[in-house]
Parts: sequence; C-alpha cells; structure tokens
Amino acid sequence: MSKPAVTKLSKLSNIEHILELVPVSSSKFLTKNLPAAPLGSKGTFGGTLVAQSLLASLYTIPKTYVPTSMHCYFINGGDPKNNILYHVEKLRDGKNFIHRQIRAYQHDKLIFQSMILFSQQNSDKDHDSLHHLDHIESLPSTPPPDKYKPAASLYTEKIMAEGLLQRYARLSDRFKDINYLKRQVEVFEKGAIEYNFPNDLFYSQRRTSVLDYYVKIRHKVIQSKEFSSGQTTSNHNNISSLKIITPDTDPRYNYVAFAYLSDSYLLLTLPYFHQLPLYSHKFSVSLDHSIYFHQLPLVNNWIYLRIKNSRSHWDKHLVQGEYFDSNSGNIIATVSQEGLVVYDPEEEIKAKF
Ligand SMILES: CCCCCCCCCC(=O)SCCNC(=O)CCNC(=O)[C@H](O)C(C)(C)COP(=O)(O)OP(=O)(O)OC[C@H]1O[C@@H](n2cnc3c(N)ncnc32)[C@H](O)[C@@H]1OP(=O)(O)O
Repeated sequence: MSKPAVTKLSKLSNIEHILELVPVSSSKFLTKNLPAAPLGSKGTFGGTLVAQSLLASLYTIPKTYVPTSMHCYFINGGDPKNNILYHVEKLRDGKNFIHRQIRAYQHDKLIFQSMILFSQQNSDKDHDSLHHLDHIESLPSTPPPDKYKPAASLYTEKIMAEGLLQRYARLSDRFKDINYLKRQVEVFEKGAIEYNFPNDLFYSQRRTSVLDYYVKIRHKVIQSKEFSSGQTTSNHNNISSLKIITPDTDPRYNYVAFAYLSDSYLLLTLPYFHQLPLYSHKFSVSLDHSIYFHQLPLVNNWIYLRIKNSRSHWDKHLVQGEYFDSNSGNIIATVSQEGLVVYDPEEEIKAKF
C-alpha cells in the first residue's frame, strides 16, 4: 500500500490524521486514530462519522464517480476511546449511478449509518438542459472584516472578556474552567476548520431567520478538477493494491473534508435564532444529517454559508444550510440536520444570563 509523505501540520488541523482509515478488507475500513469528541461534548463528533463513511465508500467505487447526496443517521453516541469499523455494502453499481450503504460499528454496537448516492462525473450527454445553480451576485471572496471576525478573536472579545465570562459561567460550569476556555481558543486558532463569524454570533438579540458566516478547511486539499478517468480506486479482491486516498493526491477529498465541516457550528447556532446566547443548551446531539452536493466543494476557498432554523418543536430542531463558493458565488451544497437539543425555558436562561 503506497502512501505519500504527510505535510507537517498542527495535529489539530491535520484532517488526514483525524479521518485516516485502514482498509482491513475490500469492504471494511478501520479508523487509524481514536474518534475524538468535540470540545465540551462526550460523544464522537458527528462530522467525523459522516466524513469517514464517505471516505470508506470512495475506496469501493471508480474514480469517475462523485457523491451526489448522502443521508445519515446517528444511532448511538460514538465512544471517543474506541476505534470504529466501517462496513461498506454495495447496493447497486449502475452505468450512471452507484448506491452504497455504510454502517459504523464500535465492537458490535451500531453507532451510525449512511446511504450515499454517487453519479458519473464525465457524462457523455451533449446538452445540459434546464441548467441552474443558485447564485449570489457580488459575493465577497473573503469575509468583509466590518461584518465578520475570526472565531478566536470574537470568542475572546465576546465571551472571555471581564464581565461577560461571569454571565456565561451562570449558564454552564465549563466557562469557569480556564483550561477549557484556552483550549476552545486554540481549537478556533488551529483546528481543522477555520471560521469567520458575524460580530453578534455568540449572543444576538436581533430577530432574524437567517444566520450567515464564512468557513474553510485549513489542511491543504488538492484542488484539481481533473478526475482521472478509468479504473476503480480499488481492486476489490486485493487490498494491498489500494491507493490510500489523501488530501494531497485525490481531489475527491474535498467532498470528504466538506462532509466533516458540514456538521460543525450548524446545530450549535440554534440559540442565535431565538435571541439566546450560544452554548445555553442543556443537552445537544444531532439525530441525522443530509448533504446534497451540487459541485466539487473547494474547501480551501472561503465557503459562504447561510443557515435557517426551519422548525423547533418539542426539543427537535431542524437546521438547513446553503453553502456557496465565495469565488464564483455558486451554490456548492445543501445540508439539513435534525437535532435533539434541550433548553430550559427561555425566560430562565435570560434571567440567569
Ligand atoms: C459547548 C460545545 C458543545 C459542542 C457540541 C457539538 C455538537 C456537535 C454535534 C455532534 O457531533 S453530536 C454527535 C452525533 N450524534 C450522536 O452521537 C447522537 C447519537 N444518537 C443517540 O445518542 C441516540 O440515538 C439518542 C440519544 C438521540 C436517543 O435518545 P433516546 O431518548 O431514544 O435514548 P435513551 O433514552 O436510551 O438515552 C441515551 C442517552 O442519551 C441521553 N439523553 C437522551 N435524551 C436526553 C435529554 N433530553 N436530556 C439529557 N440526556 C438525554 C440519556 O441520558 C442517555 O445517556 P447515557 O447513555 O449516558 O445514559
């Protein structure tokens, strides 16, 4: 199994290290490293499961196919102290579409399942009828500094400042822990995902139905749009001939990295739509996650994201994001997620804060 040298990166931002899978058979893939929980959370980060299930399935399909959509369910919380084994089931291999189902296990416990549809990239059709991509005119290709700030400096200014921190500490004990706060700033500064948030993200008293921000991946991912034509990535019966899929070698890694970022600061932004401070939940897990890919998401470019909270009802909340390439203004993906998020009554949160 050949593997190119890995560029030296901070461990926090090394997405290849975070997501690496070791093929154990033509349909089973084991995590190389432990599946970490997000800071402040007990279970494995959902984005890791979504991205690794996509990565595992890529080993079983020809390189000319790209993901069109994926629909995922988080069935049991992942244990960050145990490796995960992904089983890829081939449901169908067609001329235009390929279907895969992926199940993630820790020991014998099913923790996650996804279904992924791939479509042929190099279509030989000569006309693209009814061609349309949602588009934002004159979208700035970098976050305008008067509206958006790097996450670490915004967190330091809006949460860690004298006077404000005491208010957050009334919501959760974690804000009394200086190590937690320092680690959060470090994750924002050096983590795999870089954010520029609007100035009022952490506590907005503005009534609005849309939240927007900019996001990208720090780890360099090859951007070439050329998908080598031809053979399957894997020789299904010979795992020693598998070429490891990395950010340096395979542009399809942009899809994998996008899947990872698409589960972060999505459900967590719910309080923004309800004029409450972020992190004011009592319990928060994502239940499902769906992505429609509209084109190759170039994850090292700033991606402009618009989130809506279409419904919140009896602790079940639906959030939906539209992601745009900030260079072209064209839509690259649509994401939906339902979460189980439990809050105290709004008046109680506001009274404490
Ligand atoms: C401050 C920074 C915070 C950062 C948060 C970042 C969030 C990032 C988003 C994610 O990545 S979440 C990770 C992906 N999603 C998951 O792992 C969810 C996996 N699915 C499940 O855990 C179960 O399907 C689910 C809990 C949703 C099922 O609920 P049930 O009510 O049917 O199950 P059950 O009653 O057996 O409870 C299972 C556990 O959930 C807990 N739970 C359920 N509802 C709860 C509730 N309302 N309040 C508190 N705890 C609750 C319950 O206490 C119990 O904990 P233990 O296992 O420790 O005993």
